[in-house]
This record gives sequence, C-alpha cells and structure tokens, in this order.
Amino acid sequence: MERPVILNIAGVTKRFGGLQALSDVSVKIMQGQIYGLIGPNGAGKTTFFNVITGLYQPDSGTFELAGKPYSPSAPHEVAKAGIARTFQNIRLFSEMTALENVMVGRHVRTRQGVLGAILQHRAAREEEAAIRNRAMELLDFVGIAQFAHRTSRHLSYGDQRRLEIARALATEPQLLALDEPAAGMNATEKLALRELLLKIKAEGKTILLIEHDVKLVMGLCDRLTVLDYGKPIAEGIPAEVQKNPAVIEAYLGGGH
Ligand SMILES: Nc1ncnc2c1ncn2[C@@H]1O[C@H](COP(=O)(O)OP(=O)(O)OP(=O)(O)O)[C@@H](O)[C@H]1O
Repeated sequence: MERPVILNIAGVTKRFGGLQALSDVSVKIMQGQIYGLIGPNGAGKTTFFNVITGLYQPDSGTFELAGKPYSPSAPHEVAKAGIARTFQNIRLFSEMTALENVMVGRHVRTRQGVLGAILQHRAAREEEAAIRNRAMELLDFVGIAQFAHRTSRHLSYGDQRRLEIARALATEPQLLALDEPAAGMNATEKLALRELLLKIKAEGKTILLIEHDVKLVMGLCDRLTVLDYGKPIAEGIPAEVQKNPAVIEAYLGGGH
C-alpha cells in the first residue's frame, strides 16, 4: 500500500528584486521518508526552507501538510500546523540548560502554553512535570541526557546540533525540516548524526534535509530533489540522481 503524503508543495516561486530565487519548485514527501534537497551554493535551498516554514512570503505555490492545506504565512502557524525546523546556524537559547531548551519546544503542543507555566496553577504544574519528563526522554533519545542540566552554550558543537533536533521533536512534528545539520561537524559527529536520523526515521517520522555533504545525503535519503539557480533539475532516488548529467554538470561545471 502506498504511504500517505506528508508534505505536498507545488509550484513555489520566489523573487528577490531582479533575482528569481525559486522557479516552480514542487516537492512531495511520503510518510517515513528522509527526503533530501541539494544543490550548489546559492541554488535556493534555504530560500525554499524559509518559504515553506513561513519566514519568507512566496510569490506563488500551494502548501499541504498531511492532506490539509496550510498557510506558510508565519513561523508559529507553521509550527502549529506540524513542521519543526532547525537552522543552518544553531539557534538555541544559549543561557538556558539543554533541558529548558527542549521544554520550550514542547510548549508549542501544550494547553497551558508559556503563560500558564509561568502562572503555575496546579494544572500547569502537573503539565509542567509531564513536559519535563518528555523533554528528558527526548534528550535521552538524541543521546545527550547526561547533559540535561548543562547550559547549552557549554555543549560541544555536535551535541548542540542534537539538542536542536530534540527541541524540534518536542513539538511532535509531522515533518522535521533540517537545514544543513552536518555543517561544521567532524567525521565522527557526522556518523553519529547519520545514526540519529536513521533512528528518527525508524520511529516513523518524516524528514526533509538540506545538506551540502552529498555523500551523506546519497547514503541516507530515500529520494531527493536537486536545485540549480532556483530550478529543480532532477528528482528521484539517489542512485538515479547521481547519474543524471544535469546534476553532474551543476556540481562539476564552472557555473558556480
Ligand atoms: N533575503 C534575501 N534577499 C535577497 N536575495 C536573497 C535573499 N535570500 C537569498 N537570496 C538570494 O537567493 C539565492 C538563493 O539563496 P539561498 O540562500 O536560498 O541558496 P542556498 O542553496 O541555500 O545556498 P547555500 O548552499 O550557499 O546556503 C542567492 O542568489 C541569494 O543571494
């Protein structure tokens, strides 16, 4: 049986002044897939992420998450709809502990919200305990439970990336969107990241991955789209995409 479509985005265009950053980009991701988005520098990958997560307004496009239209008009709306993302440059609350960072992510999904948590009504206190427990579970899941009470800026680079993923998972997303999670990682950290992403996939979660490390993407993704100058030039399984002459030209040609 065909798996349900989680993300179905069609016909996205985005222009910055005279620059056509995205031209008619469409992506369809099935539940449980790791889907890659690659392309040379300036191809439009981050712009596409920013459009689907509500940071940039698209000029056109249709947006569906788990069969329902969603409006990518503001990041908090997108988070509520069920897309959680991480950023190319780590964006943690650097003075908070690892645990607190994950608890903040969890509040997107709870009844009391941040205000309730501050007011500390009884119901809020109970909810807070549940949030704390779940946050600890997530830290354990990504492999950094031992650092729960460490200030996040004191974590190693690789562990900060894991923490970002734990915080994103805390929102119980339908789709986890990762913007260059391996950027700046050494070989050992990359290997550990690969294991973590496979573990997340094994839980039935769906991942959209922008990544510069082509080897990592090819070994990890079920399918991928290649962008070049804002246009999709190939889509398919890694074995096909890496043989595609347009893809080879985009990466090896002198244009970039
Ligand atoms: N806010 C903006 N205003 C104007 N131009 C922008 C803006 N954001 C991106 N661009 C331009 O859009 C194009 C696509 O950039 P984008 O950052 O999406 O590419 P990318 O594929 O993510 O690149 P990289 O791999 O280097 O991160 C580039 O030419 C970039 O200069």
